[in-house]
Amino acid sequence: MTSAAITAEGLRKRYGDVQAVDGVTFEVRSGEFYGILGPNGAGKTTTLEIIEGLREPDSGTARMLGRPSWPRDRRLLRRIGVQLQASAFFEKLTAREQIRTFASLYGVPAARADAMLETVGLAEKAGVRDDRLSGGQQQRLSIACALVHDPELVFLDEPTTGLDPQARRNLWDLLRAINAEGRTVVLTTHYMDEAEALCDRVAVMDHGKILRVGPPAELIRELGVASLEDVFLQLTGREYRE
Ligand SMILES: Nc1ncnc2c1ncn2[C@@H]1O[C@H](COP(=O)(O)OP(=O)(O)OP(=O)(O)O)[C@@H](O)[C@H]1O
Repeated sequence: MTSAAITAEGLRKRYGDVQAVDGVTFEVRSGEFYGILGPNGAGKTTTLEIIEGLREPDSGTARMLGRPSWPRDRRLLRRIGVQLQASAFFEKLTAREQIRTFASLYGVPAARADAMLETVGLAEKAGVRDDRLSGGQQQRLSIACALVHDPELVFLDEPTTGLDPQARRNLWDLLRAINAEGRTVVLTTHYMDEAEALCDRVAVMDHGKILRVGPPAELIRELGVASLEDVFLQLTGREYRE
């Protein structure tokens, strides 16, 4: 039996009048590549923040790697990687300084940080300041920073938004490699082709609820449509576009 990397049961979170998360239950298996899809405001980020232990739910429980997400558990932090947006970088550091700073927070040797830069194809840019890297290079740096302490479970929030097609493909290869090493990957994305190409299973969310979960090919077959884009349209009644 495969163990669960994440379990979420009956999660609810309200901000004022907005019921952002409205009874979310799902499980991510260990080693799985799992996608959370939904239009803007569907509740994806709030759900992930609850699971990551960054936000307390109003009700329900979340567990990562067999331990409760809340209250925040320092032992879990070492075992998970959360990709931060490039805007969360320390200011005016080179790529190498940036990742070495993250590494030192975890007591990881600088050599391992440099090796991570190599893994994401940024060795040549090690001496370049982060604000002078291209969008794709910044995304790869943020993923490298999330992986530097060798986490078992990795959260990526729209990792390829704003990248050109070639940079997206390169990043897909990197994400596949991360998963092939045995890491569990949880991804939110605005691109249906990306979810179809990468995810073992996807959960489609809207209005704070999960509407459907399954492997992309199975959802496409079940609903009798041509693509995941059509699945999304049929379930949410909306185009998956900003
Ligand atoms: N800190 C907050 N305070 C008040 N309302 C919030 C807060 N965070 C999110 N919301 C609201 O909760 C709802 C769900 O937001 P959330 O960011 O979880 O959705 P999302 O699916 O991640 O959207 P996106 O794709 O745009 O990132 C939205 O209506 C949003 O405006």
